[in-house]
Amino acid sequence: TGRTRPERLLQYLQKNGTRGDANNVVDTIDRFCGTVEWAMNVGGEKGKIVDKVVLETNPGTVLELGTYCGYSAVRMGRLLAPGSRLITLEMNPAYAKVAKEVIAFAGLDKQVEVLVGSTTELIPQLKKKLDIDTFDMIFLDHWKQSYLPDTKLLEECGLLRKGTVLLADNVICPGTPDYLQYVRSSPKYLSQHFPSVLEYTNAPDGLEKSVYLG
Ligand SMILES: O=C(NC/C=C/[C@H]1OC[C@H](O)[C@@H]1O)c1cc([N+](=O)[O-])cc(O)c1O
Ligand SMILES: [Mg+2]
Repeated sequence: TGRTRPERLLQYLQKNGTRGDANNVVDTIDRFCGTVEWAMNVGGEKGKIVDKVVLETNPGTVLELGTYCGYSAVRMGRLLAPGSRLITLEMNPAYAKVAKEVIAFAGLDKQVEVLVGSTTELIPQLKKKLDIDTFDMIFLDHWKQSYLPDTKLLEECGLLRKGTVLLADNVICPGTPDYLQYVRSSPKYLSQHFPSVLEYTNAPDGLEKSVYLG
């Protein structure tokens, strides 16, 4: 009966999920998207690669661009060490509202903070707003044509440090050709591709991990 897909996803979670159990929230959303209704979460297969990168990086500060329903914020937030923070930016207020409820349902509202607004407007405000100097990890999953300009904006705002890990979703499908070309050719990055599949399908997709060299 939810009017929008995010609302239907949240209702399914509230009905079928286990409050306070972040692993169960991830699995319940994946079951909804695999059996009821497709949604643009990073999903289970690519999600396992995200898990591996988060565990290897062990980031104290994470910035996510494009929250949607909060699936990847929960997926990453559940793996962070106590005291770590994940900030996620979402320009669509209706999505942000659902995401905040999904994150609270998972019991991660202390570690994860959702900011509503455009990345262009919010990124230059983060240092002031959050008392954060630089991010240890960035997860890019918003408008595909925004990956490159927002990466340059992050550089310009001094939010990256030597070793910051940028992990980008959908570099194959829908595709982010200009971003890929940049991180793979720029001397400022060391890039690695992780082939996978588009969430809940067997269409080719992949993640790109790019380490900022300063
Ligand atoms: O457009 C995609 N993501 C863009 C998300 C945009 C979000 O950020 C801004 C907007 O408010 C929305 O919440 C996307 C699209 C597909 N797809 O298969 O079409 C698959 C994915 O994993 C995706 O992240
Ligand atoms: Mg995506």
